Amino acid sequence: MSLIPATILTGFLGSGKTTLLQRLLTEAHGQKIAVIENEFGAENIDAEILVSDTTEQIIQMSNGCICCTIREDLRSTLSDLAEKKRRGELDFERVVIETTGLADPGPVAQTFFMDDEVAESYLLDAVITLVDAVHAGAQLDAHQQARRQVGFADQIFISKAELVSPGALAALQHRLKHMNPRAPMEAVHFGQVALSKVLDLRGFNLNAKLEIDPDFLRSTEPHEHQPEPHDHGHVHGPDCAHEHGPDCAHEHGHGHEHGHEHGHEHGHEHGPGCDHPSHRHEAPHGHHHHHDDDVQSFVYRAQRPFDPARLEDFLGAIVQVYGPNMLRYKGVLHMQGTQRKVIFQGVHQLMGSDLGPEWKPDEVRQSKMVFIGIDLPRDILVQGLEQALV
Ligand SMILES: Nc1nc2c(ncn2[C@@H]2O[C@H](COP(=O)(O)OP(=O)(O)OP(=O)(O)O)[C@@H](O)[C@H]2O)c(=O)[nH]1
Repeated sequence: MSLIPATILTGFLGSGKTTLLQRLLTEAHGQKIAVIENEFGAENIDAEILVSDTTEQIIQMSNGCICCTIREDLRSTLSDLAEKKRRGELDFERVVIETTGLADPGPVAQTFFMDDEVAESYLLDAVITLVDAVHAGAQLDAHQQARRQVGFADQIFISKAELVSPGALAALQHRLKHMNPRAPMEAVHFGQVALSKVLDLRGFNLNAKLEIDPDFLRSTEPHEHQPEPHDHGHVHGPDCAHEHGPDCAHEHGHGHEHGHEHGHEHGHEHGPGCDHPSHRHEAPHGHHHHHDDDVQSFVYRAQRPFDPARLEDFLGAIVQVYGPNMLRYKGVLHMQGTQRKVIFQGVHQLMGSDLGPEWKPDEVRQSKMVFIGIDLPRDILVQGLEQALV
């Protein structure tokens, strides 16, 4: 059986991954694509948005530590899929993996080479990175993951280019070219791009990967970390193949909800599929803080509908004050005055909403919102949202 091509879709929070994917799925007539979603936060809002208007196979992965658990989730998801395809239980021709905006694509890509079962069934076609023209400058300055996403790209698409001046766009392109000279770059408007530029790129060149990440194919041996200046102080599980390089910026604890406000220990909930006993900090206060240690998320839920005007007033005001810290927020809202779901999302001060599908008769109408940001004023947000309910 021939290898199943797989595409990794990455890009920082809000860079337009879902938009591109949605576009791709509606355009890929006659192609059967299995989509693997790995969403930040406990609520799979993206999956909800995608499922609503496509019949593609969507697989949701539970959240987990980006550096360890994800790969195990991904490994088992990929081998399950391949097995079902072999047995004729599932029919698909290719796989697209949408990573969370905070993920380092390295470990995701590694899975295709480090696991024999996966390597025998799949061919990693390309890593595609979305870059948000409006926010990329600040994101690249502040977040090593954003830089690594650019570094790993086989193809870069720049979204929201129409919102910046030609000069600013040229400066961004110049910067990206320096970071990753080999990836072709193109501005795409709301994900509008020819299928041939996204699929079957055969762009994943392992040698190039090794250049930007010398640890890319390091040991699969069980190992413990020796304390180093940059070390997190945790022990990896026996099947964790990830070795932290000297400039490692792997954030433990971003792929899941924090159990508390400050990250001196993980306090996170492992997904049901997580079998990593290894997420222990041996020296809870000893680990190094990286730039985005302060990135947190929380989920807000309500059953009472929102009053549209009050919600708009509140959100409009809050993004004026806290917008710079609000990396990403999105949700599916139960709004007074419509039988349809309202899909709401934003990045910093840019915010928008769309009407989604109708609520099904047997569906519990409730609003779910995820906020991801830096030192978010959770109490103020919750209080304001409560007051915007009918
Ligand atoms: N103006 C403009 N907005 C865009 C463009 N592409 C995407 N967007 C908007 O940007 C927002 C974020 O897009 P998504 O596709 O949800 O981004 P994402 O990368 O999937 O976000 P996360 O999954 O949260 O990381 C949405 O409101 C999109 O409509 C574009 O080319 N121009």
